[in-house]
Amino acid sequence: MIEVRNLGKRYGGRTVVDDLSFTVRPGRVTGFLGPNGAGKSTTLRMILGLDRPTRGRALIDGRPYQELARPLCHAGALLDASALHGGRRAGDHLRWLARSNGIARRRVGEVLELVGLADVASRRTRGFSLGMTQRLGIAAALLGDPPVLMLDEPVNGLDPEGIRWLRNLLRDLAAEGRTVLVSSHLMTETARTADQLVVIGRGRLLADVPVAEFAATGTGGEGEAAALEDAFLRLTDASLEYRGEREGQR
Ligand SMILES: Nc1ncnc2c1ncn2[C@@H]1O[C@H](COP(=O)(O)OP(=O)(O)OP(=O)(O)O)[C@@H](O)[C@H]1O
Repeated sequence: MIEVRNLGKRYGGRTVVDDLSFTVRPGRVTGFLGPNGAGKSTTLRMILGLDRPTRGRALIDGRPYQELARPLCHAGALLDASALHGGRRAGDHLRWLARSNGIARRRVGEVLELVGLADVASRRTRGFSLGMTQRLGIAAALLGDPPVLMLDEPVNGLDPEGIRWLRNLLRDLAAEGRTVLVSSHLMTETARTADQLVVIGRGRLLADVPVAEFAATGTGGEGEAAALEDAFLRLTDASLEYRGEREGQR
């Protein structure tokens, strides 16, 4: 379980996360949505102890991330998949992570199989496509077989087959009883994967609802996808940071 309690973050004089509270429960996929700049990555970084909150706190199974004894075995995360040493081979990258976290070496082979990269384990990551890099990041997140998973925009760079694969993987992981939090700004794709939606705008909580309830608040006339998009745009309209000249007039 992930608990975010009255979390706040200011950069300079600007509040980017504002008194945010929500709980991410095990056994289901929770989508973490918001327009560009809403504060999703900042929130995830605070949960992972990479950014210090200005106020409030975030707990993973009752403890701050920094206090977890073997963090990768408790909470796996994908933040910026491209943050890799390009000269290192994919398998070596995971073996190094495993060794530094006391994880058995055989687990590296298992996660490479799981993400479909077993055949390219000996290739240097600088030659990887965006989709392969994302898969390697997901492999790293799964290395410690953690009960809690946090993925920031994992769909980025994946082709349709990859998106379907990831959707099934996340659902399976949740069905095993894990806590799965996935950020995105893609409403329709998230709704196909997630059971629960946490929506933020300008760092504030806008909604924390089951997907089915969220769709019901939209009025799009062309089926569920349109209703979801409509509900998302209405909810986040007042918190958009960037808006083109003609947007909002349709
Ligand atoms: N290190 C930083 N210093 C100053 N401002 C920052 C820093 N990191 C993030 N911000 C600002 O905080 C706000 C929230 O950014 P964040 O990346 O958390 O949003 P996001 O919801 O993940 O957006 P996106 O969907 O575009 O990735 C943005 O306005 C961003 O410019």
